[in-house]
Amino acid sequence: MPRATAPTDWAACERELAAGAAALGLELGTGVRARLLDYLAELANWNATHNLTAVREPRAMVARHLLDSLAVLEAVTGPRLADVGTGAGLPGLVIALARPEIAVTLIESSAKKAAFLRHVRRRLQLANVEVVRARVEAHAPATGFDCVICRAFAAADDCLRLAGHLVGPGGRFLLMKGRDPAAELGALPPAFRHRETRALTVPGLDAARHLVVLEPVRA
Ligand SMILES: C[S@@+](CC[C@H](N)C(=O)[O-])C[C@H]1O[C@@H](n2cnc3c(N)ncnc32)[C@H](O)[C@@H]1O
Repeated sequence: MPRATAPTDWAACERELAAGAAALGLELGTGVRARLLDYLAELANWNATHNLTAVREPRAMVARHLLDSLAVLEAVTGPRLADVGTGAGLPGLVIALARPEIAVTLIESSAKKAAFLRHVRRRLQLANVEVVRARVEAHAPATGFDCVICRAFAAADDCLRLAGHLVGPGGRFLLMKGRDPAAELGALPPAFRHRETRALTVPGLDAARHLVVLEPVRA
């Protein structure tokens, strides 16, 4: 039996999302915020039976999922983004909702999670989202991406080993991390170099967050 959860205070979610987005310096219209909360509602519904994310309450998802994903927006360069090991769509679906001008490819190996992503794409009519159910190392698109991102996917060297081939000319690889991952960066493959690590503050989240920017080394 799915665990019963308390009724969601959606007005409080909306207030926290609006205040958090403002604290991040983002202008998100009421329509975009409503769609982000629609996504959370779908995630919470599916989570009751399909166990897509450990965070179960929509109120907690506002900071842990929405604001955490929105905190990296400034570093996302378009027009084409790939989110590797996206799970329930994090951060890629959130970015696609906030920035409809960016074409977002969500790459996920789990059939259950890919089914959820396709459901959300249909339900929210997300014309800028493509769902690819594949192991990323076996996915070879004809064109590289301007930006490849992953959150909670793998250690830095494994991310690059599995997904580095997705970065197109002039593109970048973004790693969303908790604590400063300096130790991980010593073992990067030679085809990439570390450009910078930004410390991020996520409103409503009392935890360290870092964004690592990596670039291909030109031959
Ligand atoms: C820990 S979850 C993180 C999900 C999401 N990025 C987040 O932050 O909530 C890692 C995800 O990567 C997917 N995954 C693992 N190996 C993969 C691979 N080789 N190719 C594509 N997806 C993979 C898993 O199915 C899982 O959904």
